[in-house]
Amino acid sequence: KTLPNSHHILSSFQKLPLDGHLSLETTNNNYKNGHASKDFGNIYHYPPLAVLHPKTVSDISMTIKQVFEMDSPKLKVAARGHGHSLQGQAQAHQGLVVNMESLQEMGMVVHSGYVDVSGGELWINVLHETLKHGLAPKSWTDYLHLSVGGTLSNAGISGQAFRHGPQINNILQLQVVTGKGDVVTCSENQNADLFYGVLGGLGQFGIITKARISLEPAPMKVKWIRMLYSEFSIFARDQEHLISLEDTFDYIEGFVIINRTGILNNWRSSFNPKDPILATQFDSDIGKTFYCLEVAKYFNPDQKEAMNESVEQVLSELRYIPSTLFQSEVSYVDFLDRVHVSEMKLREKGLWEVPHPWLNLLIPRTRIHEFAHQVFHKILVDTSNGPILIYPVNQSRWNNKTSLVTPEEDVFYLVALLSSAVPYSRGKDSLEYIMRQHRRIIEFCERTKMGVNQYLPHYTSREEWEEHFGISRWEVMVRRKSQYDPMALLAPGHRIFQNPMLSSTESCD
Ligand SMILES: Cc1cc2nc3c(=O)[nH]c(=O)nc-3n(C[C@H](O)[C@H](O)[C@H](O)COP(=O)(O)OP(=O)(O)OC[C@H]3O[C@@H](n4cnc5c(N)ncnc54)[C@H](O)[C@@H]3O)c2cc1C
Ligand SMILES: Cc1ccn(-c2ncnc3[nH]cnc23)c1
Repeated sequence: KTLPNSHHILSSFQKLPLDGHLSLETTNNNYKNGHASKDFGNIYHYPPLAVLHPKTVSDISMTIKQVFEMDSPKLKVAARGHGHSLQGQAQAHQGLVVNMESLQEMGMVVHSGYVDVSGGELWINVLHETLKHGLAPKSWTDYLHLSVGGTLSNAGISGQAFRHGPQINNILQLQVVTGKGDVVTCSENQNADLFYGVLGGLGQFGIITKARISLEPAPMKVKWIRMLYSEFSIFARDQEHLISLEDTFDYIEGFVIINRTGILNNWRSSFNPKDPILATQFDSDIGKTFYCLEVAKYFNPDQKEAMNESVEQVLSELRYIPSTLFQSEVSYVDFLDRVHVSEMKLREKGLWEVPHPWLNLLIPRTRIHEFAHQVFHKILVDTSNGPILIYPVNQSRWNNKTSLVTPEEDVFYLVALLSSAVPYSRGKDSLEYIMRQHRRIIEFCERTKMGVNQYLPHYTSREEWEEHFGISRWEVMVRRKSQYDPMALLAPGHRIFQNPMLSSTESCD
């Protein structure tokens, strides 16, 4: 059911001298528009009234100015990058979705130390374009088919973050269209308050139309190593030791394997085992929990010998189960695009376009052992519905001026429960069962006052959002919202600010 007088609302847009175009969301959604009421989470589906396909930044600015000056009802506006949100964060129910992938006016311009890209550009395209110049961004996400604006609205965290911080720490400048339709260039030295607000700002203060991303020389090859631990305390000690070293690996992550039958068979197929005989000793350990340390070392062919020596040296200090050390050498692109391989396999089995109830938590170092014991040994019974990542990062590499909320401690862990639900199933793979387990984990963290923050946060009430940000950060969020998006038009899918902060008559500056 569309809004009353929706055609009247839309006709005012059709008069705008747009370079791009506006497509009306009709009741019989065609694929393109239906796209805008779906996301990767496949849990929330809010159809918009219309989708803007901007060709230029001025298309976005003109359209937001038109909405800003409208009498009620105010249309909400959601920028949509690649739509890989989990709980409807890029949707706008009966509002306007801005399809950022249409914004191609500027292309990509690679300089010696940075690249300028559109906010709607995908990281996989940034990688291929910068590699032509022997360069690449320093900080990634595990999966590259995500948009620059989408990951910068969250943080962009992966195994390079212990050294370089998240993606939001590697941005030199942004161009943003605010909730008033103003086009603003910002950086740490120019409109810094907007710059830091937008980074990790969940799309609340403006639409990122351009980003200047810091680059480093790109390696050609990656030595990709995995090893198993059966004791969490030894696993965590080694991970924290590695992130404390200056010269160590270039990527440090980890994941939990609970009660996976035939763990070594999968294990063996993906890596050529160093010692196949001993590797079989674990088949009898079905029902145990293993912790996999996953590291990678970048190198170029002429550095291979020195790289191997340095890797052997660092590995000799670690206390993994010797026979489970597996390593392989791949190209830099194949390493960075590794999750795309899982995507292709899951798509073949019809298991990609399924509900994804994900839970991502940032946990203080001093509480991680208590968390691991309760969650990996009591609440969760297996990891059959998706990977569980766990790895520590150094707070010192994270700029605390951004909108991202992190635990107070100098080292904190990302734990990512990346579950896929099997549609129409009733058992352990069902959406209900998985969400119940995630609620039990959240309740455990709250009950024990663990100081945990959600990453890619999802809340449904203002009180929960105030709790998430904490008093001082919440005051900054409210001030920024009233300054940059006073009619609360932007990114309604997060449900942080449900109604206008100021009446339309009050001054916004
Ligand atoms: C398979 C998979 C793997 C992932 N791996 C990681 C990972 O390793 N590390 C990590 O940190 N995250 C990871 N994520 C989460 C990912 O960072 C977020 O889901 C991100 O929002 C996806 O980007 P997107 O372009 O699809 O965003 P969308 O879903 O399109 O948008 C996300 C939010 O940002 C807003 N937004 C989008 N574009 C803009 C813009 N240009 N300006 C302002 N606001 C905008 C939207 O309104 C929405 O609120 C993963 C997600 C998936 C599906
Ligand atoms: C839905 C899915 C399938 C594989 N994955 C992932 N695998 C490994 N690391 C990841 N990081 C984020 N998603 C990941 C996510």
